[in-house]
Amino acid sequence: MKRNDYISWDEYFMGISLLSAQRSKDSHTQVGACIVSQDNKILSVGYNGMPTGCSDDEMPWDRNGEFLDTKYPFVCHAELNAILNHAAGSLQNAKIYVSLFPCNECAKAIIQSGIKEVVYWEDKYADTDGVKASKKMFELTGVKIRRYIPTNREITIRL
Ligand SMILES: O=c1[nH]c(=O)n([C@H]2C[C@H](O)[C@@H](COP(=O)(O)O)O2)cc1CO
Ligand SMILES: [Zn+2]
Repeated sequence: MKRNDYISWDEYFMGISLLSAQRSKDSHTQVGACIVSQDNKILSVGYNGMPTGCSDDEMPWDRNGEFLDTKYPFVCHAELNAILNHAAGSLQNAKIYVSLFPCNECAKAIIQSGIKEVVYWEDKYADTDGVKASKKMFELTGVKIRRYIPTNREITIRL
């Protein structure tokens, strides 16, 4: 008999996005992204982190202070990492599952790479101009945005 308590596609891909976020060294905000083809094949994953070669131990992780003493000019966002990690092939018509609504810089990369749907978990920076700009660009370009509706399913993975 067919098992029927299997996880849905949305739970699967958002779960992978949340698991990827656990790799982040950012103590304030961990972000994960999972890019999926139209027919539900995983194309790429990413999380927010310092550029390759910039040591996590030497780069700043602060949120406040002189700009160059904070993480902001350096950290590579989860969505951009996922897009850039997809070394070969096209992301045309793909979907991206993200744990945080994309900023305007990531929105541009999402649009330019051909991704057509954004499924997000959290939108904690909805009031910022960056996120407002993202929403404007997504609307103008017809990129669908959809909030993931939590199912409250709990999955324990003992590692
Ligand atoms: O879309 C995003 N994707 C993403 O990876 N990030 C990362 C950059 C930073 O490491 C962190 C945001 O830091 P904070 O919440 O402390 O300002 O999340 C932030 C956003 C939205 O701002
Ligand atoms: Zn971003």
